[in-house]
Amino acid sequence: MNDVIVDLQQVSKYYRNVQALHPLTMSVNAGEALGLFGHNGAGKSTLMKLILGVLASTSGEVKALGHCPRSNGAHEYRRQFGYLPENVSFYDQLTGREVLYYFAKLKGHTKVHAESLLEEVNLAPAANRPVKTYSKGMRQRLGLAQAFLGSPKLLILDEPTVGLDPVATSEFYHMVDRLKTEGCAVILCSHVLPGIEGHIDRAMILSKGRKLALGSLDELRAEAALPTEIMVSGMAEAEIKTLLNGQLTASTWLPQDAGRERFTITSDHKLAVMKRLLAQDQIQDLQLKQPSLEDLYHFYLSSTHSRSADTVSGGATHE
Ligand SMILES: Nc1ncnc2c1ncn2[C@@H]1O[C@H](COP(=O)(O)OP(=O)(O)OP(=O)(O)O)[C@@H](O)[C@H]1O
Repeated sequence: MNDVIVDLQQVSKYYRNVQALHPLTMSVNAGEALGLFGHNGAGKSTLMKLILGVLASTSGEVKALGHCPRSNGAHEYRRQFGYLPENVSFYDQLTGREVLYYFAKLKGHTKVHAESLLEEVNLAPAANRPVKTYSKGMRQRLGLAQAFLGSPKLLILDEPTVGLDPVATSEFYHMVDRLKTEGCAVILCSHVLPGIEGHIDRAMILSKGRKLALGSLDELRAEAALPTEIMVSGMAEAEIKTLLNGQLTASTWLPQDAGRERFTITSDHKLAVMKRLLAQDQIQDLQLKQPSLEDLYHFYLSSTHSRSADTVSGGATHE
């Protein structure tokens, strides 16, 4: 599936004299999840609101599901959007069930569908309680249920896992993965990076309204050329150094961990080093730790990188 669901061409946004978004070009395809990351004030919410049609761009063209989200009649296909705002709030006096029925009616969906979502987010037992009695995590789950209404074609989630316990978090990702397989395009904005890696296809990092990076994690790893950590059991440091003589350029030795030797290598040496080590009979265990999303985030947002990117019009992106 390669249908473009979100398409932005040179989109910028000013709030009076504040440039929240510098000209940005990006797209999200059906069945794809894009992780959207950046420090506070980077422009993430602005971008999401532009795609939803809540805000008008200052320049450039925004298309969602093939239409400008602010055009006449946009409300018809906006029914196919699911959105979870950062600070979800509801009519506190209503019960969870009443809230979800209300949103279901607004979007033209049945009560039966709303009931199944209450089950899916594990709110059915509390569905008759007023929302004001809900915990933070329960409110968040209700917010997710309203975002998931009607199997959306575009799902935009701002900090979806805030307040969720580990089980609810993994159930949430399960639902996102399922919607993706049904062709839904997902934009997932989060400050919580661990756990998200396995559920996004690409990541975009924004800083001060500029796109610093956009690509799959493998692409960003290759571009950032961050070192890979190798952990070896069964060989001593000196033996490894002798064996890998010439392949340990720019390697760093790290303190032993539970009897394992640890060192880093550059990604271009990764395969050769692994092959060499695996051919040794005395090797008992060999593990490889690739740069995580967090490592990449820190790399791209490191002052040197973001300062240099600030000088590049539209951000140093490699689409
Ligand atoms: N209504 C507004 N009026 C003026 N400036 C605004 C407005 N909304 C946002 N901004 C500014 O635009 C920039 C981007 O803000 P935005 O809310 O998009 O960032 P964000 O990445 O979502 O931040 P956070 O992670 O804190 O939610 C910031 O400098 C912010 O101060």
